[in-house]
Amino acid sequence: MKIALIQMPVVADKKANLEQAVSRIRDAACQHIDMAVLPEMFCSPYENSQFWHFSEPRGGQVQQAMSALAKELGIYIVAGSLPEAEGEKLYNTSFVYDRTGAEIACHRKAHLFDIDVVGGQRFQESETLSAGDKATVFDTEFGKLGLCICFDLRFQELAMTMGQAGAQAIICPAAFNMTTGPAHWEVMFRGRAVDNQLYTIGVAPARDETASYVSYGNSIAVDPWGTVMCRGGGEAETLVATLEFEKCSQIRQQLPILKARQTKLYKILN
Ligand SMILES: O=C(O)CCC(=O)C(=O)O
Repeated sequence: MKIALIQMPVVADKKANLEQAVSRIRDAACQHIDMAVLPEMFCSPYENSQFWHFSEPRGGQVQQAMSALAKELGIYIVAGSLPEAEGEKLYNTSFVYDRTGAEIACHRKAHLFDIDVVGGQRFQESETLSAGDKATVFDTEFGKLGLCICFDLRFQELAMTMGQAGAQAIICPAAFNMTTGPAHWEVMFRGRAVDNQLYTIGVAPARDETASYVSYGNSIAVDPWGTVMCRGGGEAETLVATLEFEKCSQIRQQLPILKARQTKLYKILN
């Protein structure tokens, strides 16, 4: 499966962001990709004060545009994430479209990003967003893929749940920052890949030093052996990686850690 990681700039203009996403996906499609992945909050500044303003309900304009583009180009699109409004609640939601434009998956970020690092990044998503309540795995002709959003990937329990449900890759629209990005981004994508013996794909907005929340960028694809296949910098760019899913079963056979688990030892103490 050939996958494009669209590390795009995100500005405070929904229409401009949508045009940017469409044009970059069109360009990537010239490389005969099967799937394009956009960043977390690709249509909205990553700011609590902006999420309602940039939100849309189920079936909104951005979702319609992504569905139409998937159908036109005959590819899968993981439409990063956007603020999804439902009644009085807002969710950080990722929608997935298949080659016919049908919505085949939708993941609401389940772990809200509430952190306060002394001398570094503070963000409290729970001031505006509500949490999703399920793990998400969807089918493609290549096999099953897992889907989560940014902070969700810090939770090995969720990654393991997706792996156990058959995911051979975890697709993760994300937006780390200049505090946690340099410290944890690569190690996390590599860790989840090695622990679960699957591919991990992280796609982030390009870095904008003038934004109130500065994205680390560094979109990344890691194989099930933990090798970094490609990794961006801070600039806008599109990376393309080819995933060979038989590698997951080969590695699982040769290094059978998933089978060797001693589940009776792993009681979680709340
Ligand atoms: O986990 C992190 O350090 C960053 C998470 C994040 O930026 C997010 O969930 O949006």
